[in-house]
Amino acid sequence: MADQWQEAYDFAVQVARAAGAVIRKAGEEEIKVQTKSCTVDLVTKTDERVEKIIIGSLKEQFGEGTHSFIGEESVSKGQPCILTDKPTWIIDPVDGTTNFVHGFPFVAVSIAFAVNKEIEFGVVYSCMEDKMYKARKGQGAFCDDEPIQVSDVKDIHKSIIICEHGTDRSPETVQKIFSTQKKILCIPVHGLRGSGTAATNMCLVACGAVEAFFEIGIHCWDIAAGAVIVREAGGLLLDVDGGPFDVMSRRMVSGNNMVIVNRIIKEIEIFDTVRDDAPIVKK
Ligand SMILES: O=P([O-])([O-])O[C@@H]1[C@@H](O)[C@H](O)[C@@H](O)[C@H](O)[C@@H]1O
Ligand SMILES: [Mg+2]
Repeated sequence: MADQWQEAYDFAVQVARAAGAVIRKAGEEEIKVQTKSCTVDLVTKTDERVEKIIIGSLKEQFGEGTHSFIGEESVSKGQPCILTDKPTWIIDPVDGTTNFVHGFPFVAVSIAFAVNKEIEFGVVYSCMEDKMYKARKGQGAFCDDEPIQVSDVKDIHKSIIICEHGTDRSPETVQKIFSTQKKILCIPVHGLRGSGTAATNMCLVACGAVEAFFEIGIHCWDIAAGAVIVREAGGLLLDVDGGPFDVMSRRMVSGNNMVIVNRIIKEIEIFDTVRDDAPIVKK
């Protein structure tokens, strides 16, 4: 049977690379910053413009109405965030917006494609580094067309773990984040790191640069592409409570093997988040 998603996979790589070029160019000009859910949840005209370019290119290529779209900036403007069985693009046009605003050189375009709620392929273009990560279910994971695979480290004491602080600055949440980080650091591990973009963090797991990345508070568009890249690089994903990974749950642990992932899960202090697909409560 003809491979029906190869063309979409190849096209997604082209679109991600073109979107990255727009981001790099915009980064050379003055960036007007706005905020979304709170004062540290930043958004720029570039986020919105790049999402329009990506979705417009995909609609032009595959036709209006045939596919569904979940885009970070469309959802923040009220579009539904429901993953159905329909072929669905899950898009973060600028992952690492705060980095982009500050000129901190880790900014990624993240494009995932799901069918029947299964992520078929994912593309993460780290545009300041000019690194193209991609993976298709059953076909391996790549960085700039070179195969990548997770680290073979099994000893937590010889690991680097990525954790992020997110945008929730409530004292009780920050306390849980820091308490978790303190427990992990004092295992001890070799180090804690964070690039500021979940998509890039997952690619760092996939290429073996770190052993695990976990976060509570991310969104489906941050992690959908990285999830298939980690899995195809030989890694795994779980919920932060050890249950099955759920791309809409706003929490996950990604890692190189079950030993490391389970050790990290033991230390995570969980705090509540609202699912991406939760019904929108009218204010
Ligand atoms: O908002 P954005 O730059 O697309 O996505 C970012 C995530 O990739 C990161 O993991 C998280 O810690 C940040 O708070 C932010 O949500
Ligand atoms: Mg993001």
